[in-house]
Amino acid sequence: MAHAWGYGADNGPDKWAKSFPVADGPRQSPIDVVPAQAVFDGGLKPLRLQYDPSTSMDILNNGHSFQVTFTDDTDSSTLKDGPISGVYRLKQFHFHWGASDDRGSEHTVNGTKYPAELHLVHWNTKYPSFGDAASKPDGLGVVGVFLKIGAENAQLQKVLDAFDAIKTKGNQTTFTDFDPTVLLPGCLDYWTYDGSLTTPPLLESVTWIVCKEAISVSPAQMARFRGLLFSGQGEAACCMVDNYRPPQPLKGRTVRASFK
Ligand SMILES: NS(=O)(=O)c1c2ccccc2cc2ccccc12
Ligand SMILES: [Zn+2]
Repeated sequence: MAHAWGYGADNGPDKWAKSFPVADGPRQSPIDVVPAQAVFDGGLKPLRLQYDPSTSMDILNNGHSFQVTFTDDTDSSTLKDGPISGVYRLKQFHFHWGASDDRGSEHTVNGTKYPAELHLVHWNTKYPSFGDAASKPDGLGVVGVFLKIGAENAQLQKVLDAFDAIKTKGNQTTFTDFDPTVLLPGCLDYWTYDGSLTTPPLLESVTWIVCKEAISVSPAQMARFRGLLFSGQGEAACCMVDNYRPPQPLKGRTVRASFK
């Protein structure tokens, strides 16, 4: 697979190990979180997420998901405390979702899948750049938030309203003055473990921070996610759905909880 990885039968998660052997590594993500087996750690600090809306730049369909990208040349939008030390800068956020409401999240809880999952990607400023950090065991911090079916999420709608401009792979448009704090749940209790990117190159450089509380999304909003395309303009339309990697073996890792 010459880096043409995807989520289809021929290039999906069970094929990735051929081009990316780390797919079978010791700290792969996502995982199934089993709350009863998580270890409460009173030393874990509350998450400190401080985002400046003026750092949001654009929204892009990258052919695997869509992402909102932030300027990361200063410490304006950061993740501090929680399970990490130092300052991590926000780089982008993106989502994973399913073709139907019974699946779509990457992490699961007691085997339960959510219809979608938000990932806020941050990089450790002890390293000179995102690209450098991505290859270090403590280089990245990703905050995961589950989406559950319920009331319309007015804050999420601001993101969905940009979809007409990014329907196909490679399309991008400006997306300014957006504060991702509005996408966070009210309670920031979390589970944390050492893991990886959930897409190739599957680098084992992510401290995962998975929020216990989900945010809401309406069925109509989920339909908007499913209106995006994996395919580019002029190509046979392929709906962007089921862009999630299933849970991977824990391989002896401990999942810690910030709450009892
Ligand atoms: N699903 S993911 O958060 O692992 C992820 C990234 C994680 C860390 C750094 C960069 C990432 C880029 C991604 C691009 C598309 C989908 C997931 C991505
Ligand atoms: Zn992700």
